[in-house]
Amino acid sequence: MSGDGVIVARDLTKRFRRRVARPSRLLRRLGRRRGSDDGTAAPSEWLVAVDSVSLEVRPGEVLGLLGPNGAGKSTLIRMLSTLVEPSSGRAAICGHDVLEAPAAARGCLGVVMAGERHLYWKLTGRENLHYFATLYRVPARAIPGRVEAVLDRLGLTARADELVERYSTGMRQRLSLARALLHDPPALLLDEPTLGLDPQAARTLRELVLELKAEGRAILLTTHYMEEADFLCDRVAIIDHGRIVACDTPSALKRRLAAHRLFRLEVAGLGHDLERLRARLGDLRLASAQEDQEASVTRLTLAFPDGRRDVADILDAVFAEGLHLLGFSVKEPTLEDVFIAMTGRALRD
Ligand SMILES: Nc1ncnc2c1ncn2[C@@H]1O[C@H](COP(=O)(O)OP(=O)(O)OP(=O)(O)O)[C@@H](O)[C@H]1O
Repeated sequence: MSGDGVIVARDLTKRFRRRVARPSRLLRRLGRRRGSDDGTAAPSEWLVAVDSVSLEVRPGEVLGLLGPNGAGKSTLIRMLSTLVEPSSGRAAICGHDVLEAPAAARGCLGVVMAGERHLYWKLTGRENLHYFATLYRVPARAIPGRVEAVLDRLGLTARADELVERYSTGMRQRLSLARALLHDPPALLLDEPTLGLDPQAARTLRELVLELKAEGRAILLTTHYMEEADFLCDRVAIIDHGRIVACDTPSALKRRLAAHRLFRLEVAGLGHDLERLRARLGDLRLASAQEDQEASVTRLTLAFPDGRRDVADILDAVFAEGLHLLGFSVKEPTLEDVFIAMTGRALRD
């Protein structure tokens, strides 16, 4: 496969055969009588979990897969990490085809899967890492040094001799990442890396992902946290029903929705003549007006239909009406807005 991607997928597709509920005995008997079913075959249908996905992650790049539950993110990660065989299409890690050279592909790859952390809870953190380093064929002489280096990097040295069952969720997640880094891979696949972590642990992990990116690793991560995608990712691929519906930088995705910018104004006093203000604003849409009796202020929300009008247009209209401006803010569209516009539904539906 061509291109300078460390992680590459071309038209990658995965179909699962899914059992459907068996019809009742009565329906089966009716079917037999009509000759349409011999009553023995277990009914099934195909579910396309990943549908012709093509992507490329370059060195030093973080690509985020953003999508709701069941969108196909984990299946895609599993195919790239050689755990699930694709139904069609190709994928390669550092040029090694996942079907033709799975061991070489795995050798270039560190993987952290969601939920299942693949750690031994009855072993200590250090013992886990020694075990996995052997499994990943790190040369025996290099193992102690590599284990100490990743423990140190992930801030686990002080607790390295405690059983993993006593670790917090955040520590287990860090140990999973330490394990993924043992063989110093140029590519990382991180499935929901901050799922279930408290805000502090999530922040530490995100900073670490940025460090790994700065070292030139190619990182593909899945998330359904918009803020995480925005903060971490150079590009975001929005995935829905197994298909990538948009892939671009977070800011370019948001620029597509410039018309979703909202302007919030706070003006002194109550009972303004909103119809006059509306007329003066012209094609600026007065989306809402709320009066706060207690504070004696009116809060106005405005939207630009074309997304291009200047902030000065609003201020001119406000001052021309003789309104006393107390506050002003702009709400840019979020990735959530982009997701809704692309898929017609909210991410957390
Ligand atoms: N082994 C399997 N057999 C049958 N169907 C499967 C299998 N694995 C996944 N699926 C189905 O494929 C679809 C995509 O699932 P997948 O786990 O990849 O989605 P996801 O985006 O990772 O969602 P989540 O965030 O909930 O993990 C779902 O409808 C799921 O039920």
